[in-house]
Amino acid sequence: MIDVSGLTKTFKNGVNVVDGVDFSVAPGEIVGFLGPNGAGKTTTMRMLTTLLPPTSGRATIAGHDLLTDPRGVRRSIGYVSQGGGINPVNPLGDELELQAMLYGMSRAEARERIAQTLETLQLTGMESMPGGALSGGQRRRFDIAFSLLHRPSVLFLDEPSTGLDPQSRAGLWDHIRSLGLTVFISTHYLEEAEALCDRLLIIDSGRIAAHGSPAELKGDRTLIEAFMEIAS
Ligand SMILES: Nc1ncnc2c1ncn2[C@@H]1O[C@H](COP(=O)(O)OP(=O)(O)OP(=O)(O)O)[C@@H](O)[C@H]1O
Repeated sequence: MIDVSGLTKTFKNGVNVVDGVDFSVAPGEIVGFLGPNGAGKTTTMRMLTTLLPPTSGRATIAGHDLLTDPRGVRRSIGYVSQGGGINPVNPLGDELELQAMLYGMSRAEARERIAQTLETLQLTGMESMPGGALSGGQRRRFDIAFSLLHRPSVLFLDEPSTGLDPQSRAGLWDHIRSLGLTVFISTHYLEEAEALCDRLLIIDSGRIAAHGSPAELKGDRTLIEAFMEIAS
């Protein structure tokens, strides 16, 4: 579903922030993207979601080539950025409807799709609230709702659970798993990544330092010990 080869980003200062990254994500897999601050996670996500042009390398996402078919990529993916993007003032229902109609849906289609999406994420009944009135956990679920309106097959989530309390984090992960989509998710919460991801990729200084199932990466250590050794 995601195939990445030699993906590189060099900013003007000449540093390869992402340095020849190769990996694949199979359909339906939930892959956790781990790494220390500044390792290159967000830069990689921004390239794979067409927001930042790579310096070199290739990727296909849901069969669409990142370089030659960015519109196809955008149609196939949902993306929740690190800070999210919910308008704090307007009613959430209005904002969802606007976004769905920007995807080309009629008002009736938009309302039906919004109702289904909110139901999936257990947000039904909150449409009249402004974004600013939501709790952190509700806001992150609404961020995901916005990213699902066009029924993407791949979801990119950049640190979606940061700042949430443990219960809200657990609830958010349950929702993410229940979607049944291919998910590429960055996080600093290693216990959650271990419990909920099928596979993990660890990036360090722009390079994939290790990859495998949580059990493969751990060996006979804890995941935190393994992470500290791998990403030194
Ligand atoms: N536009 C830019 N110009 C120059 N350097 C940049 C730019 N954007 C990011 N960087 C640098 O690239 C490196 C990787 O940043 P990135 O945000 O991808 O890391 P990250 O792994 O997502 O970190 P975090 O876990 O803190 O979110 C950092 O050193 C950052 O300062």
